[in-house]
Amino acid sequence: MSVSEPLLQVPNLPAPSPAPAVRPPRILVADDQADVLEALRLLLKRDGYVVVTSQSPQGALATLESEDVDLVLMDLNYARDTTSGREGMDLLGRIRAQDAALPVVVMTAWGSVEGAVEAMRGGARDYVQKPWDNTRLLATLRTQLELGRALKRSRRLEEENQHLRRGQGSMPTMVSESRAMQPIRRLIERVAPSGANVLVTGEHGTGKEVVARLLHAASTRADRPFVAVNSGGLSEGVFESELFGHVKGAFTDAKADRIGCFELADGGTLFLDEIGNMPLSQQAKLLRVLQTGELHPVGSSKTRKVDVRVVSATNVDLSKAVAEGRFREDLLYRLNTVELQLPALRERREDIPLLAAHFLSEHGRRYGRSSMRLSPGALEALLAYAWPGNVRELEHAVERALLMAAGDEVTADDLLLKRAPREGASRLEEMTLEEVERYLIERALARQEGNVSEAAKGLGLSRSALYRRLQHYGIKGAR
Ligand SMILES: Nc1ncnc2c1ncn2[C@@H]1O[C@H](COP(=O)(O)OP(=O)(O)OP(=O)(O)O)[C@@H](O)[C@H]1O
Repeated sequence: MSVSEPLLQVPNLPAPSPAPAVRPPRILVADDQADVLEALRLLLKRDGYVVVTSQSPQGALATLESEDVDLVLMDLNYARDTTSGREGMDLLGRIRAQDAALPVVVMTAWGSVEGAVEAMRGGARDYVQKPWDNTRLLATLRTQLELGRALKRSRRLEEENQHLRRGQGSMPTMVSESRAMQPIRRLIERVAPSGANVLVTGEHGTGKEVVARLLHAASTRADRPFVAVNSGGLSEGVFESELFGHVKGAFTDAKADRIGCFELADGGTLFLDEIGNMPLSQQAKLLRVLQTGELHPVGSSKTRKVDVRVVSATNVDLSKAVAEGRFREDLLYRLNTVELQLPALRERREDIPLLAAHFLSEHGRRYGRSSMRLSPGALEALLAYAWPGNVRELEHAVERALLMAAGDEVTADDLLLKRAPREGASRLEEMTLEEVERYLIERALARQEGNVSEAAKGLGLSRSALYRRLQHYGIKGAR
């Protein structure tokens, strides 16, 4: 039996859009002397930087609150008219507290080495002495900007890695030979390159995330991140921080800046799973970002622009949810530019043998059991079963059977489906007490992947009592 062709053919993809223009670095220069500010502004501007200036520590902090700055160049002997002489160090401390990754270069008075040393201890990356040497100053700033960029990049990569661990990159396999899946295949091929927002609906385990990954992999965004988030399962407190990020200190546990899923997916695709379970308050916040393409990390007043394609998924009937006031209609229209409805597995039984063969070969390779086959009886059992958990349940059943099978053939017994009737509850009445007991034991074992201790716990039996029953019923595959 062959596994269906895994790759989605998308001919003539449009050429990828050109890389965005590089933004010139922005430097905040803070000094209380207007002539110094002007001289530095001209020097830095000539070298290609965007310069913002501030004559007071408060002004410098306010600028950092509202603008994205790549480096701060600040006078350490800041307020020569005030008594403490500590304003420069205080400002340095507050900048570091706001953003520890932001490079700060201090300017000290000529010969004031102690001041420079103290500033370096306080977190400054480098110092220059006044009056400065233009060439040295520019070289120092270039170095620190590069280091700052590298630091930011590595922090971003770390966060991306956390989100992308779940198999990014390769084209996912979608077995879909059945007649019911043909319109879905065609629609995916047509809309993938368009970048349109897509809503994927269908029961649990029907492959909604597989479709989302395919849409991404076949789009011009494929070399940018695919970020998946369970958007229906986030508590009120976590939602904004997860999606939009937060800045250090935004709340008690915010020990460092965090990049949200929207920014992580910038240029790529954001997969919002379980969208139908999102509370109305969160829907309003999501809608705002989708309408404007702009967001604020929690605790920051700075606006950030994002370019994200949203693919969302749900097993909830959203039109009904709209009618009942549980889902915003305007949000639905943002999400469902195209809607893809995945049929349940029981509505595409032709795919069952192909899917089973696919999972047998996938998991067989993983467990070093590549030579496994399905017996005709096993295939029959697979085809007769109702699959309430759809493809995911089929995958688990095949994986489990692969581990339980004694020889090179997976039998119907190994699948533990025999006693799982199509309509479990209604058939119970027709069973004998022994049949019910056997059925419950098989289900408990299946749930615990054959682990007798765990299954016994679930059934309220001792391990030995369960073993006795396993023997009595001739149930195999327990461990
Ligand atoms: N057509 C398919 N071909 C191959 N594998 C599939 C297919 N459909 C689903 N799968 C596999 O089945 C499992 C469940 O799929 P997926 O997570 O995409 O379902 P889902 O509809 O998003 O589920 P849920 O609603 O519970 O989030 C995954 O391991 C996936 O790889």
